[in-house]
Amino acid sequence: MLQEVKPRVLVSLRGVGKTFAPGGEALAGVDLEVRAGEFVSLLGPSGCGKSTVLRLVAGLETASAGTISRGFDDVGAAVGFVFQEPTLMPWANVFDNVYLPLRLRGQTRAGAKTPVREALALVGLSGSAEAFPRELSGGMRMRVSIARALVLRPLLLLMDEPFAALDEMTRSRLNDDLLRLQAELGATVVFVTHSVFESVYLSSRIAVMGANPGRIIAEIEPAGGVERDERFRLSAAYARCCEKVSAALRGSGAGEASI
Ligand SMILES: Nc1ncnc2c1ncn2[C@@H]1O[C@H](COP(=O)(O)OP(=O)(O)OP(=O)(O)O)[C@@H](O)[C@H]1O
Repeated sequence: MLQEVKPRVLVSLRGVGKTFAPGGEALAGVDLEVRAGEFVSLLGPSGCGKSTVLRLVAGLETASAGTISRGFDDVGAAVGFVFQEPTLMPWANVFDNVYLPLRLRGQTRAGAKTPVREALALVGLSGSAEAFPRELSGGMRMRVSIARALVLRPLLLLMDEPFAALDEMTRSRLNDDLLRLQAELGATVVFVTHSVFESVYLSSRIAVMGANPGRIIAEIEPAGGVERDERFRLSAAYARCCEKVSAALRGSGAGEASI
């Protein structure tokens, strides 16, 4: 009998807990596995520990309980991190902002030209290398931040509410761009969001989290194999998925305001 060959596991969390202060458990018993090529969203009410999970995966925090194993050795090279704020250096132009991770790894500016240009092309900013952050729109600044995360061609892209501060239209456009990028690069993404709609649109799997203590209460795979486009946003399948995820989220103790 033919056995299904599953993509390799990039990150695995087993029974992970995190305590910041005595008596205050931010996370407890978190089990999560991320395989190559997946787009996994972490969705849940404010304070349930989504960012903490991401920071643990990135090695920016250490777990207080349980184990985290990674399918790679050099976390700095294998993981790209995109924060809610673009966190660009205001005194440096777009090229130099995207060059930063290469500079930190000892790459010369001349040697970095090709990877920086390729990263800018991926996010549609080829013509803006000389611009300064203050000259860019919010959406363009976020694209620069994504290019900076992609310049080392990470195996795993971690994104912490990257589009939350953007207007609805820019957000949808960046959602589509992100899916295109993921397909082009074969990237694996773990994405934190408060938005049911965004998580259903983007994800191959949604880990719905509950609070007090932070934990994963449901994993939902929205409409697999369906093309993500405007038709999907208007489809009954999308509406059904959003309803299912919202119901799971209500079970997490999140009020409607958080959905
Ligand atoms: N460095 C820290 N020191 C102390 N407590 C922390 C620290 N980081 C996070 N926490 C606490 O851990 C809990 C989870 O925080 P976290 O930021 O991971 O939640 P979140 O789900 O990402 O929240 P939000 O959606 O509001 O960004 C919160 O109670 C928070 O106050």
